[in-house]
Amino acid sequence: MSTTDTPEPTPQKRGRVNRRGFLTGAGIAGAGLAVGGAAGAGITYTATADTRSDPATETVEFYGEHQAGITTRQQNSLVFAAFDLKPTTVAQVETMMARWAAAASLLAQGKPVGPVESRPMAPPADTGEAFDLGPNRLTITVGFGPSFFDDRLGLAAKMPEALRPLGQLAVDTTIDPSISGGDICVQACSEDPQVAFHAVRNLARIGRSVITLRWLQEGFGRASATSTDQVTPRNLLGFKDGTANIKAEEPAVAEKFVWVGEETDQPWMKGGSYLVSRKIRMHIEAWDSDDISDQERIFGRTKDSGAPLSGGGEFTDPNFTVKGTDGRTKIDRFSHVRLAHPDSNGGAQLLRRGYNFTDGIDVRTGTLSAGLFFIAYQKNAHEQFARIQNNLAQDALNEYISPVSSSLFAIPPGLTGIGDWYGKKMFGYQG
Ligand SMILES: C=CC1=C(C)c2cc3[nH]c(cc4nc(cc5[nH]c(cc1n2)c(C)c5CCC(=O)O)C(CCC(=O)O)=C4C)c(C)c3C=C
Ligand SMILES: [Fe+2]
Repeated sequence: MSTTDTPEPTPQKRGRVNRRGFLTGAGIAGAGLAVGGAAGAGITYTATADTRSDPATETVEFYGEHQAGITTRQQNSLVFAAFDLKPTTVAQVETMMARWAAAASLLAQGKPVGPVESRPMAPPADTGEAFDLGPNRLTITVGFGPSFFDDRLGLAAKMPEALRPLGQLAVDTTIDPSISGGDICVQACSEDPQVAFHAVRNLARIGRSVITLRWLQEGFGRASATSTDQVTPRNLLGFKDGTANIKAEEPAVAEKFVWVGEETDQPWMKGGSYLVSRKIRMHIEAWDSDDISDQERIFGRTKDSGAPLSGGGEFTDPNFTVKGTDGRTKIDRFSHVRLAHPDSNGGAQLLRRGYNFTDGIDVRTGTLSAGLFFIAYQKNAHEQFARIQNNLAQDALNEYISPVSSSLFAIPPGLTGIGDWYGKKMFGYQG
């Protein structure tokens, strides 16, 4: 039977997806079975990156303790989508999550979610634009926003305390609610932008009876490093970004700062994380007319090597007490690096995974509309992101940036294998 011949799955019991409902989840769930043999624990790559000539054939393991796309060696392209629920039932959301899990396991291997050519009189199961492109290290990371747990689905008791909204932070005077928040998020990262786009488009298509797109953001180049074997990239202000980031090769640090542990009030979140996204516009024309010494003062690092102004190389720890001949600290007290540093924030750290973006120009002013789509993962966004962000209220960089969107999502743990799906434990099933 062609996978497209199978009707839309209908859970047999209200509020539950039974096994048959899952297995008959159209082409997607059935096709997911075909890749089961490739499932394994942990996130591994088929090749090491810097020696490769063609990343198109590389895959990132889909199943594991944690979802891929967090400590995964950061890819070059991002498509991030937030969705709102249509009027729907828990059973329909569960079915969509099961179909997404099966589809995502195929996409991560560079496979379509169903036939591209099937019955002539029916739309194809897969939209086709990634057909010849290869997996390109695609990762798909799915999460739930605070609004998912309001009274519509009756899941309020499942909302983690750490997912309460961040509220208005010190610098949040320019946030646009229409490009913030959402019930569900999908982060698709890939070495090829079309592969990431294809993933989000096809997940949206699979879920079209249950969800509607709220906002979508593309990122065209990584603005962080999540592995010690990656060159630190540059943000659109021209500075190396990601030098002092948490790296995949530091699992103990990730355990302490990224992965939700026993402390959670919601056991279904164990092994998960909390994602904060912030779309931050840069006032690029003003920055480009600032002199280099002021730019370096603002960050507390040099522009070429990324070394702290207190001395050493890129990876030397900054020293905030060392003084110059003028008697002032070499790293300005209002510099970004000093205010964001763990020493200024009770030891708090983040795993940053941001991307450079452009939306073209701001037609009102004729200036570039571009900046950083900041993404951070952490154990608790109130104790980590919000604490650091509030400390950055005095940041010298604020003259050149404006946050325009802000979101918080709970990212459940990784999928254990075929038959597991996003939030399965949260919905009340055994994993
Ligand atoms: C609240 C968290 C942060 C926001 C928002 C943020 C915005 C932002 N950052 C840069 C550029 C750089 N950031 C750097 C370091 C850095 N930034 C944060 C947090 C936020 N940044 C942290 C925790 C750190 C690490 C501090 C440390 O431990 O030393 C750097 C320096 C290089 C590096 O370590 O990555 C740059 C450059 C921009 C342009 C920006 C908003 C547009
Ligand atoms: Fe920063």
